[in-house]
Amino acid sequence: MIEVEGLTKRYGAKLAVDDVSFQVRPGRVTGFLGPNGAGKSTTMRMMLDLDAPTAGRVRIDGRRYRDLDEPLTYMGALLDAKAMNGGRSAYNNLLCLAQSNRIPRHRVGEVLDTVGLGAVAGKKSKGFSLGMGQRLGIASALLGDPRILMFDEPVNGLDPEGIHWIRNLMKSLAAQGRTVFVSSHLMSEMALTADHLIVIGQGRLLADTSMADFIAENSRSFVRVRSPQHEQLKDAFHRAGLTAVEVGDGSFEVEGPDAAKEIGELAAQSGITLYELSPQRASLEEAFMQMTAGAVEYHAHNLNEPGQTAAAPAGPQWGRGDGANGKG
Ligand SMILES: Nc1ncnc2c1ncn2[C@@H]1O[C@H](COP(=O)(O)OP(=O)(O)OP(=O)(O)O)[C@@H](O)[C@H]1O
Repeated sequence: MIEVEGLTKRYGAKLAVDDVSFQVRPGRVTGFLGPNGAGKSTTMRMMLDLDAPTAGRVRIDGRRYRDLDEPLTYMGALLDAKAMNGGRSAYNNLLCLAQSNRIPRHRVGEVLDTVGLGAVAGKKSKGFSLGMGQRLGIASALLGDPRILMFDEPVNGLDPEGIHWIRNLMKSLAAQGRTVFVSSHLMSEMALTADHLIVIGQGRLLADTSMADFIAENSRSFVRVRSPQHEQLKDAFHRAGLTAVEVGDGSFEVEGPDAAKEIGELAAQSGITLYELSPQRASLEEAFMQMTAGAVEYHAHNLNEPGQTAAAPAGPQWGRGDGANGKG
């Protein structure tokens, strides 16, 4: 387990990490999210004792990182895949690490095979592609067979097969009871990999929650309804007092915990054919954008749609108390 308490890092006037506390528990993949400049790398560097905190502390299974005898056997990390010595072979890079951490030599070949670099073990790592470099960094994290693993942007540069591989690797490490802490900007990937999320923005902790709760609490869920009898359905919604948003593509969006059931019964009673009745679960990306909207430091502007937000429903609303828009 990793315990972070009141962790703070100041660079001059910049408060990069601001009194952050959380725990990373074993047996699950914990995702670490935040917009650019939120303080993720700084936090991870302090967890590995590569940066000294201005205040606060980090404990690795109850101990400070610097007090761990052979740290690589407790906690393996991928922070910067380019940190390897490019003039050395992949094998020799890992062998040096193994020798300085009293890790048996046979682990070098094992982890190179695990990450799929066995065939290029003797090649100098400076000739490696971005994805191969990532794999070598991941091999170094696995070298000491640690109980705790930390990966900063591990899928950077990996092709779809590589992304699939790292996803399964992280899940299987967590299933073995290890602690897995991973940052990524790829929301779709994080949604498939992480069970739990730590979210920071402008150095502050914004969320420490399960993936499912994070999405449910930070997004809108609704049911999409499509019918060839569009106008009759609109009337039926109005009569039943259901608020339905008409979307540009000819479908309706209806919110409410029992919306699918209510609409299914309403359509059956009214003799209306439905082509679609599909509950929509918001994506992690939508939930993340919603939560961190106020904590994004570096905004880009959409050239085509100034002022328009993706979340805003298109079209008018129909429903109880909305007679101006209702039919009849
Ligand atoms: N050595 C440093 N000196 C001064 N400022 C720094 C230093 N390292 C980080 N910062 C600042 O601290 C803040 C947090 O940076 P950090 O790299 O931790 O963010 P991040 O969440 O990892 O961002 P990204 O997602 O872009 O990698 C940023 O404003 C950054 O400019």
